[in-house]
Amino acid sequence: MDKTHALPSLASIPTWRLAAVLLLLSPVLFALGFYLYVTPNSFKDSRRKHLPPGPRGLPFLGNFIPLSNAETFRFQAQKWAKQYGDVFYTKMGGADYIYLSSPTAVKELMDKKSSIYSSRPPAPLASDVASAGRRQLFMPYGPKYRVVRKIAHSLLNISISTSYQPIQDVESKQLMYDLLHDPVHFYDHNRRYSNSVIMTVAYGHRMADWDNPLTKKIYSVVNNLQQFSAPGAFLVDTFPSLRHFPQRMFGNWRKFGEKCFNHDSVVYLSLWGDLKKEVDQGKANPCFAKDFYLSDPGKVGLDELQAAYQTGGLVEAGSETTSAYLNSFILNMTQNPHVMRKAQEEIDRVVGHDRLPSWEDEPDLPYLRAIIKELLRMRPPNKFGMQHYTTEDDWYEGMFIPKDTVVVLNWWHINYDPAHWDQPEKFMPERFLGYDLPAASYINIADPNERDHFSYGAGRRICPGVHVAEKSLYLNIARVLWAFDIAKKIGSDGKVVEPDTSMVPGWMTIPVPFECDIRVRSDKKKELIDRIWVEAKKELKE
Ligand code: HEM
Repeated sequence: MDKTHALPSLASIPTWRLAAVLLLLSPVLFALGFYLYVTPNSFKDSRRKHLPPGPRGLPFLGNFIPLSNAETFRFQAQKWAKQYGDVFYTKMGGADYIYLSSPTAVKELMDKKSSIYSSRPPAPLASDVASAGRRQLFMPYGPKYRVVRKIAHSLLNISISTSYQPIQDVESKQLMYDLLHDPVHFYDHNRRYSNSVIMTVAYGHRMADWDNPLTKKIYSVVNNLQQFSAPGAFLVDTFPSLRHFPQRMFGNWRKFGEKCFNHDSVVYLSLWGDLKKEVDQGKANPCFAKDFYLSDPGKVGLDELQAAYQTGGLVEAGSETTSAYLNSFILNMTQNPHVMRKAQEEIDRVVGHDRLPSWEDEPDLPYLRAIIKELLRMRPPNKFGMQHYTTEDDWYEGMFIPKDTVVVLNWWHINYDPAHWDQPEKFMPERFLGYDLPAASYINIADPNERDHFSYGAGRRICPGVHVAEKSLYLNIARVLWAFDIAKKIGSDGKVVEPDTSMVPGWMTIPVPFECDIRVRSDKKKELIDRIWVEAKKELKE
């Protein structure tokens, strides 16, 4: 058959019909052109043929779908690490994502080459609009970041952190009292404790009451953060180039970000403004914000908004993280009574029954220390792994790691690697017996395979609050175990009520509120907790 007669020649198609087809195809052609223009590929850069191995994604979306599901991502990250190895590559939209899934890879890249692995990915919503570029957590690496990092370090380094111990001690005494008299609301008592410690350190004001409107405001800021920072929650942070298109095509992200910023900045600016007034009137308590204000943040190039976010940002970074672990601890005790008994035996032997556990007891409580490490191993603080961002091209074991890659610390694999941890799904503090150093010391350990866990991050972005956090976890967990028995609740029908083990939707691994039974272990301990709190209150002059 003569094929020339089978297909009409282009010239024979009427122009109006061609125009109609082109019009119909134009959005697709435009999207394709745009994608090829913004997306790096191996035609443009042949080194990309040496990217690490990884799963094939969908056109345009890459691996967006599995990577943005907060509730299943961790299983996917574990599966891919097993399939593709220590360093694997995925694509989220047009962006390169490389996952570091072994302690060695993290050490070699995030720690040893921290000068090029310490930025954060662009985030038009989370960083630019909702935080006006002022949140340290999202700030790209550069001169401004180095200034704010130095300030956070000066407030939270090990020797200054030790000076906060009296604050943690008194807040912990209130926590014991609250748990004794109102055990049902343990979840919020833990949140009050965590918030009050950081509020006292940062602004010089304790939060004696969970219903304090200021505490609520700060937690509403944290709630906003939880919503806009989850990968995939808003497409624009996955495909930053979408910021140039009308926002209504992408969930009105800008409007949402502005709403968060208008809310959060008012909270932080009013806290900062009140503090400044107190200092000017000679009424401010000793605290970080007072010293910071007197040092004149403008001298190091920080504006009012940055100063307000610097102080407020510490409160948000330190509040819900700490309380999430205190509540995870309670949850784990309901499920592992044998662990609770073993820890109580240790505490009773070392501390006795006539006084609360103190700071000095810590070196003699290895099983308790192991419980804290196991809590952090099992629940790293977010559901996706920690994102850093490269500022230069690099090579690792023959694999190309381009500049502008999101490099993820895959703690869901490292902390759960069955080659390293026996039965990783089980809560087994015993695995950490012999790990005698605090978490902060393991961060810098020479052999990365000897590190306890990776839940405080890595490299230059490592959590600056690690000393404060570890002290809070130690003191409260020791005291709760000394004072109380924790068990599953028995319902009015006599049946056991299984606690809800799921996590709050969003970015972080916060347990949802759950029910349990918390009872004081003896009348003697009850009297002691009451007496100690009365004495502490006298000192606080409340
Ligand atoms: C158990 C509680 C805590 C955990 C598990 C935790 C964990 C983390 C992690 C994983 C990071 C990111 C590290 C990285 O990018 O590699 C981080 C950053 C940060 N944390 Fe913590 N944190 C906790 C408590 C605190 C506390 C109590 C404070 C302050 C008082 C704090 C302040 C910060 C700040 C300011 C950052 C931002 C660091 C930066 O990007 O430069 N954290 N934290």
